[in-house]
Amino acid sequence: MVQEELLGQVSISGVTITPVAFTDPPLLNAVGVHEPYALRAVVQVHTDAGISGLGETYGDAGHLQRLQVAAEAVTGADVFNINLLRQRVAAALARDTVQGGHGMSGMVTGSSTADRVLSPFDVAALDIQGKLLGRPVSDLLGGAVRESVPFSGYLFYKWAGHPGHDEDSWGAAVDPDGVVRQARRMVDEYGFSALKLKAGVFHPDQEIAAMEALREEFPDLPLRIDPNAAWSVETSIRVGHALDGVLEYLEDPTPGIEGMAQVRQAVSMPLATNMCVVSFADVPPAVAAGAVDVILSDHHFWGGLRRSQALAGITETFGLGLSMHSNSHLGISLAAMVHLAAATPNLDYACDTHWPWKDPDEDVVLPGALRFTDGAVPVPTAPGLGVELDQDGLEKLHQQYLECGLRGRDDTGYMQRINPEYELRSPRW
Ligand SMILES: O=C([O-])C(=O)C[C@H](O)[C@@H](O)C(=O)[O-]
Ligand SMILES: [Mg+2]
Repeated sequence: MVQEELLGQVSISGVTITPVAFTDPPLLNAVGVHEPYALRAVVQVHTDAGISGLGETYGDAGHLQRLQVAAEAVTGADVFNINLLRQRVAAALARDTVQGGHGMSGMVTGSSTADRVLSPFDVAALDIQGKLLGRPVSDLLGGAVRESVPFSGYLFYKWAGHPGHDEDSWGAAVDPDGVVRQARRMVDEYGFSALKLKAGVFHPDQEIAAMEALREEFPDLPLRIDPNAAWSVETSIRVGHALDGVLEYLEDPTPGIEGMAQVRQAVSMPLATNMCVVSFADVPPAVAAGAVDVILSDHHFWGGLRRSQALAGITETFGLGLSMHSNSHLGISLAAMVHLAAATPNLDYACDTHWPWKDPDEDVVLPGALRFTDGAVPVPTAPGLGVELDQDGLEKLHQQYLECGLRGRDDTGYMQRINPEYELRSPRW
């Protein structure tokens, strides 16, 4: 039954922002290696109706400062007026001078600051609206068109353990055999029906061999490779030809819209991106150049769930495919991704998730609401996001944040502390 508070405005009475750190394996990528902890921020939005909502976002110091500015700006606003929340966040950040804080270790820096900061407030507002109405967030987004959301198995080259630490349970994956071993475990444990390899780490020939080995081991699974713009146009075309018929899509082989457009003309498979199209302003030039076939949405930098639905409308209009990007995240984000994907009819591909890389004992939500079955997560049907804050888990991960000493994501700096010769280069090959 609709609660009495809905008869009038439900005002935001305050916001609690809690930075947290959770353990992360040494996952290799085009800019370095993941540090022993991934940082996130948990945003709790409180209302005068006594109902609170949850959002999750990046935990870098600069981003935390901006979240605090936004928290003050949205206090007093009606939690049903997300347009007003956005106006207030954008106005409060108009003279933003904070440095960094993008949460992506240099891989995605061009996204809109206002949209990145708005995102957890949008998610928390929808969580509150759903709790007040007794309906899941997917209903507020237009209704679920699928009962569960398929995800892809996200494979990484990795070391056996962080230097100076014990080997983790996944062990090393630094060659094609290691990648296939990792993929086999992921598919057996989670049932994923698509696989993506994070590439741009080793020479492209080694990465082509890894994809061919995956194709041999999993003849029927759609495969993707994502070197995060580590290849020149020429190398991208060479890899595209070598993997003709093997890939479902080729993700961000080379930097920039122009480079992607050149690759696009020369290869047969679709090109996907979460690097050259990361905000609404990037869409017109990318469409005009014919640079990409698939955009990976990500509600963390596209401005939350409602704005991500606007992106879905745009991709539908221009006949582009839509997929979903992920980096390291906890349960609040997984719930938000699942509701969004469930209510987005034209989400054409299994979504990315870093979930298997997270220690199952570390989270800020109580266990039980989210589970993988046959590579997919059933859409929670409880009101709001359908996940509940685990106060003990939050406190433990906040303590870990205080003690770990990390205040921003820096895959390159960590790699350089381990290997002083390491240089950041894009393209590298
Ligand atoms: O698809 C992507 O580009 C990513 O997932 C970016 C991420 O930051 C990933 O590369 C990572 O966490 O190392
Ligand atoms: Mg990518």
